[in-house]
Amino acid sequence: MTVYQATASAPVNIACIKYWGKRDTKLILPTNSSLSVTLDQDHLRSTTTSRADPSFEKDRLWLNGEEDEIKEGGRLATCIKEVKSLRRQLEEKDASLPKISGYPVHISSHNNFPTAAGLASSASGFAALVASLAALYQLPTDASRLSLIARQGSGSACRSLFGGFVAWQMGEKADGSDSYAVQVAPREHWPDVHALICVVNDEKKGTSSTSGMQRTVETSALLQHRIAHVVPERMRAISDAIKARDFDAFARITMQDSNQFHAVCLDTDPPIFYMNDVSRAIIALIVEYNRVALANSGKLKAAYTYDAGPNAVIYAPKENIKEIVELIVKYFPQAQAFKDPFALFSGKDVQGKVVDGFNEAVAKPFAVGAVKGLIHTRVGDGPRTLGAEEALLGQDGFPLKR
Ligand SMILES: Nc1ncnc2c1ncn2[C@@H]1O[C@H](COP(=O)(O)OP(=O)(O)OP(=O)(O)O)[C@@H](O)[C@H]1O
Ligand SMILES: C[C@@](O)(CCOP(=O)(O)OP(=O)(O)O)CC(=O)O
Repeated sequence: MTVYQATASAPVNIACIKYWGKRDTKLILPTNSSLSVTLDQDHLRSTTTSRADPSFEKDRLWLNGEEDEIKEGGRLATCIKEVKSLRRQLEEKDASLPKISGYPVHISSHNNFPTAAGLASSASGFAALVASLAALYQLPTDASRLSLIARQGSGSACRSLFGGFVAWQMGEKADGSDSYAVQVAPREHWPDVHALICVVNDEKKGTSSTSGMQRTVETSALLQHRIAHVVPERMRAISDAIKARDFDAFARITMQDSNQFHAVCLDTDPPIFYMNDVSRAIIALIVEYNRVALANSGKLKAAYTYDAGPNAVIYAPKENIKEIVELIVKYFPQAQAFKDPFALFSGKDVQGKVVDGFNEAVAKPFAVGAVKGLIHTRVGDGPRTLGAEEALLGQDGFPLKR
């Protein structure tokens, strides 16, 4: 008997222009456009296997081995229903296709990093879900079309359907058909963009993005200013910076937009605080590092950005990452050795240090563990379809123990 099964992986993305606010909470339509960098799946990824089988009782999903309920009318159910409906349309047009759209599906997914900790697991998770179902159903659709579906799982997920530098165009239509992701540039255009993630907290966060942004929409006057007068110009300017590989402009806009996102959180009633003292100390270090760089070369060398949590993501050209790791380690001693995927330190331990001219008084050193870990990665590609050897479902159609 034929087994209808497919496995796909999808990357995390971290926004430079932040999505924060919905104009339609069911369809997940945003109040502003956003833009992100897709990170390399070799380091952070969600992997998902989907199988359609007439013997299954109902649609079921396991996340990291634990069953996650697929609530009727919920985000998971919507994504699965939408992909099945695309398959049904194909089957109606081509009678030779096996009629699998009516079969229940079993889905098993795994994140190789902490879930729901502000490391954008919902983005890679829903992108991998949609990519694996699209592979299962052999949908000939393009990534922008699939991004319309992933968007309904989690807004930021629509951007993980592409590699490289990706914009989510907010669209105008009430049905959401023009609210999808497009690629601004592939990773090959600017592979020199690297990222250092400083994991400050990898536990489930207090205020979810979904509820936090809704409160901001309802109460923040600053958000209205941001939507109308700030984001449209920034979207243009950062797209130009990416096309021109202008890191200085890219960094400036990225930091401004992270700051404004956290400002609208503070402007929310009651206020929302995602950054903590560690996050703010990392900002102070990057600001000082850039001050020295500006004095020496007239150009910025790094950009920080924070999502709905205290973890920092620092974007920088590859050649600066070594200095940045040394800087962070100087103020945030590490319990574990730095995993050095790009062999910046040639197997040697990292010694904390600052660049010449750096004012060490801008932050005080923290105790071991304030920054729990450092992940060095870079701009990456879009979802990948994987071979049967990577499957997360066993022959019986239930999750494999891995
Ligand atoms: N691999 C996956 N497959 C399906 N759903 C997933 C997957 N990973 C995460 N999710 C869903 O996303 C939720 C976590 O999203 P949440 O927005 O709370 O955290 P986050 O994505 O880590 O943070 P943020 O989006 O603010 O950066 C999970 O509870 C789960 O419902
Ligand atoms: C701060 C952000 O990371 C917010 C992400 O919000 P989500 O996409 O997690 O929200 P929902 O659409 O409600 O699932 C900014 C961004 O990724 O653009």
